[in-house]
Amino acid sequence: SQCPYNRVRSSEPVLKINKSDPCVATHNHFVSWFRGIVHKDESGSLPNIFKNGTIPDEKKLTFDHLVDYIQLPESAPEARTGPPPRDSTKEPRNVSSHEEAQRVFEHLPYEIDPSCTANKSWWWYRTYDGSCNWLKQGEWNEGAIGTKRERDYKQYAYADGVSKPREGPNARAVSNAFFKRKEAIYYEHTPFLLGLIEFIMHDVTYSLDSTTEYVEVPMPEDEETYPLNTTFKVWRTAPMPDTGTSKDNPRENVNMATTWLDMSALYGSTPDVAHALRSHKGGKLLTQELQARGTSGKASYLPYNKMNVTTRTRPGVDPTKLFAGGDPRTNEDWMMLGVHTLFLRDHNRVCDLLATKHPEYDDEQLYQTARMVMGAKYMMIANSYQMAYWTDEMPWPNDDGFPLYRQMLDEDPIDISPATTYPWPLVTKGGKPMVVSVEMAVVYRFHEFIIPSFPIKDAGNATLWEQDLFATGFDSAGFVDAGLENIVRGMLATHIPNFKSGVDESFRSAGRYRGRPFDLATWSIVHEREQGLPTFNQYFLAYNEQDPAIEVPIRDTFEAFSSDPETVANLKRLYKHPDDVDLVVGCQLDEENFPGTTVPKASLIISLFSLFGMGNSDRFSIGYAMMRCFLVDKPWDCHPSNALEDLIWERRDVLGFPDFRFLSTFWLKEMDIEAHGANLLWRLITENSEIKCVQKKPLFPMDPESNPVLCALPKEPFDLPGVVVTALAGAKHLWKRDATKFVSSLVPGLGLIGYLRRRRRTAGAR
Ligand code: HEM
Repeated sequence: SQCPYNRVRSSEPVLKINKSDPCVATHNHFVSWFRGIVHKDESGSLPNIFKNGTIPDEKKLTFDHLVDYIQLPESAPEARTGPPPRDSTKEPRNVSSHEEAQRVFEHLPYEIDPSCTANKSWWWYRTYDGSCNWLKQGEWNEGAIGTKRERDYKQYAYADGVSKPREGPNARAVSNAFFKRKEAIYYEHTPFLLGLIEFIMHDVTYSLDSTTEYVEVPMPEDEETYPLNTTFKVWRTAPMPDTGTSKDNPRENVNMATTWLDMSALYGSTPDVAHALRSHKGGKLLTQELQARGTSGKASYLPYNKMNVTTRTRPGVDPTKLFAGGDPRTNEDWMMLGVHTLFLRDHNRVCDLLATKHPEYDDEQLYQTARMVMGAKYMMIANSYQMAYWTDEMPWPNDDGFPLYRQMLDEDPIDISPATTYPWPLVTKGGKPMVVSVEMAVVYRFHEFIIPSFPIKDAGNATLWEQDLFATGFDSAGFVDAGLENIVRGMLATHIPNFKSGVDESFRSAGRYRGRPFDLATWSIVHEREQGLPTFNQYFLAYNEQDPAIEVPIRDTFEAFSSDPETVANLKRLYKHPDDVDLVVGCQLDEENFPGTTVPKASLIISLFSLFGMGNSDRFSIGYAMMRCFLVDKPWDCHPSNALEDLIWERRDVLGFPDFRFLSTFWLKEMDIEAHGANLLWRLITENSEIKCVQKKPLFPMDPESNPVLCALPKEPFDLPGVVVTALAGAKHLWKRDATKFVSSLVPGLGLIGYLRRRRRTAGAR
């Protein structure tokens, strides 16, 4: 089968492979899409790259075929002021990091900050703390850890205009009225989405609790679960130092994660945490190798927190006995831990691939480049997450993740395509990149997805036990005992509630969570008010003033919030005026979906729409990397500006064009570019666990017709000639770089050859 990734259909999610039923052969969607873009480009800039100004309309074209259609100019472009070509026969002259940066960023419409160019690793790779992603002079700290969260429309609704929480009805009474789990629950996705989106949120936003200020919420009279003398103690969010001093300097909130989609939940948002999580060997992250129940061998799990990175815990659980991850909430539940562990394994797998392809890379290069490959894959995964909400009514081409933007913008929305260069003005706000806002960090709490329990399933798909989800909090030993595979199988075999289902009582009336009475919904309402967020009508008035294509009607009456008479009665009982209704409450009650999606309009605008903007504000986005040497440079004069571009724009030997580079088939396949990332989740699971049969779209429950189970076929037999070719390439490089190192590298190399010969002999004797 030509179906990507050597897989076949199975009727059952078990390891029974029916070889006679291969999945449907696919073609390279990226090449088809790109052909269309070239065809449509009236500026001539893309057509001029190809012979006859076009890419032939042949179904089976691959990335490698594209290179054959390139129309080379008559001679190589004149040498630029920057670094000379690497393969140049002349001795490379010493070029400073600053000079090189000036050259590769000369297309940026602003001056770049010298503090980012002093050291090449600060602009060539992602920094740990998220700084220097945005390079503009004086603004290099945008999106970094420890910076203030933006406000979508500069609204500060504090009671005193400075820092006092906005007034509102008792937050638990509001939770009881509007956030209780509904009788009719809407199901759509698998809990894999729950773990994934929770991981994504932890990646981009982390509100630190204040240690001195809190809001007390007494139980309302209609309380049915907690004793009436119970009080919730909600710690306010830590403010940005030196803010909240006057109306001109209102209280701001600090984000203690990098805002970028950079997997900081895996790698850490500070150099200290990041270094503590690294093995410093082969670019890999630290792991512990364990054999979980029902598996055939040892596999990687997150290390226990012996290195003492900041980790949230619950009373009685020693944080050094929990897993160490990039984010303090790493141990919050097993859903997220399942996804986190798969990413951990994938990072280390990518390091192995990189080491084979680039034997010249040292630990630092392997780690930083793998981090960027992972970031690229993860962005495409985040894309497929948002695409999991499109319906058949989505009016725009919907395989590239851009329909939301096309929906929102009036002018020629069809022209909005992933063929853009960095920075893309459409996703900047006030001339700056889009980052997590206070509104997003509160409204994007999709806690309705939480389920009370899920099955732990063995390799034969039998349920070992039903696992209470609440009980999985801060229990790493239990995670290991249950085993990643058995947990992930359970996550793929069941479903979660969708919007409008209410928050499960196990987390809304949680008894004691981390030692205290707790209600996830009350916490959101209090945070909205203590952070001085606008109410629902205030927010959407400001939003509608931007003249968006999709408006959100202002609710002039309580009836306008809901068609349910009981809900309206509750609104009237709790609020004095429709303008007072809290933002999260209005979003929760929204009955109209964003056109072409299954997400309520108000929530989507503040959540998914913003997430898209953030992803595309990121200098290291895969989209910009893919377009670098089509739109900024040309393939015959291609100068990457970061390690990701350097990897995917591979050097090719073209006489007279020493800077000729073209897209690397190997890395584009690794990133699943040919299918716009649609297979990455399936691969994340099958390539990093013993689970080999997974539904094609793991965010949706299995369906024999629309979402069949696909099984990975066993690996190809050992490719000895391939290994020898790669080893020779590596040896040639080492010899060129350092002859002494080359000789010392031969010693383990000879050992390897001896081992292989022994292996062949033993295999022959069997
Ligand atoms: C079992 C699953 C989950 C658990 C146990 C959980 C638990 C929590 C807790 C305890 C908080 C802190 C509340 C506070 O201090 O105000 C929180 C915050 C948050 N949660 Fe969840 N959550 C889960 C799933 C999700 C999902 C699926 C999303 C999806 C979008 C999400 C998004 C958020 C966001 C955005 C915040 C605020 C983060 C911040 O600003 O620091 N959570 N969650």
